[in-house]
Amino acid sequence: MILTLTPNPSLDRTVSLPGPLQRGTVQRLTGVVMEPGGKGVNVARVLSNSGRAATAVLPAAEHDPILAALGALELPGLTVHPVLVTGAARINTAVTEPDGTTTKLNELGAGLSEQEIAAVEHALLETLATTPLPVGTLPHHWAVLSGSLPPGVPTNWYARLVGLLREAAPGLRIAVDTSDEPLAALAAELPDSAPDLIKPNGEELGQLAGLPADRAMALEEGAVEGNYGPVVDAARLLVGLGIGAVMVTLGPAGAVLVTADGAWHATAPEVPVVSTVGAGDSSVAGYILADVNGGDEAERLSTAMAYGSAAASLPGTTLPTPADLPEHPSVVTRLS
Ligand SMILES: O=P(O)(O)OC[C@@]1(O)O[C@H](CO)[C@@H](O)[C@@H]1O
Repeated sequence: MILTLTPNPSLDRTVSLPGPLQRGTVQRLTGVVMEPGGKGVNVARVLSNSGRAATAVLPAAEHDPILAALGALELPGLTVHPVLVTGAARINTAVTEPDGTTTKLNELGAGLSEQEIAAVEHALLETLATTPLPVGTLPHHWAVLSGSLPPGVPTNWYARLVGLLREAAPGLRIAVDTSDEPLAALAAELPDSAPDLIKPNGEELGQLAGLPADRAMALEEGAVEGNYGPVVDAARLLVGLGIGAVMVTLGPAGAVLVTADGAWHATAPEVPVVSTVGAGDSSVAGYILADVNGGDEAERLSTAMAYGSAAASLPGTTLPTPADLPEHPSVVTRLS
């Protein structure tokens, strides 16, 4: 079973420009696409695109347009488990330029009340309770907690959920993909809050590892020049605090995966970049797909890169199917 939670889902409106964005002018759009999104929703969509059953838990209002949009996708493997709340999903806007530059303008989202937060927690645990999880056997079961937290939700909610999920389902693998305060709050409660997978970028990794801002920024710059040592050291600190796998996305420099068993680098497959929206979510889905198929670290990393690059080559929040994967996969090298 693969379960995703998206506390702050969105309808993603992607508008395409004929040329570079010119601030302060009127520009005519060449295209507008609207798709159901939010990070956990995207992960579940990629998994079901690839033939894996996935359940997406998300708060949604009565007659919420996101539910109709998800239904219209007609994905056979996707089960949507909405938790009834007052506020409808936000609308997030992405502006894409012909060179692939993507600017995201994300709303804060409708707030959740204490009762609504409790209802989402209940839905998550109930979904788990209705699926028995064999421990230590393939395929692995995953819960993916993804995206920002809407107003009203305590910043340490993901940390709390990791604890609740571990208690409810020993053996379940947990991925947390978030940023800013919720990510810092997760780090503050390690090792109790330790997930099996996180996917920071270079700067986030530096912040998590407690590096000063200039050294955190320098991690990604160093990686572009082929210097992965500082990235591996910072990720190792987090693995030492109980996180199973740290997959660091480094843009054009590819990605580094660090686990207790070693460190690997994967190059970024060469694809024409159209819209990077959903690329990170697709890489999380790729990692999980390889994991449930019994893949080792190198396969998990290269599958993550393949799905992430495929997403970047597609418009808006269009998410990849196996047919969209790049012809030439990443080159994976063991670093240590
Ligand atoms: O505001 P958040 O929750 O951090 O991110 C939301 C979002 O930008 O993430 C997805 C792409 O990763 C989009 O579908 C969605 O609009």
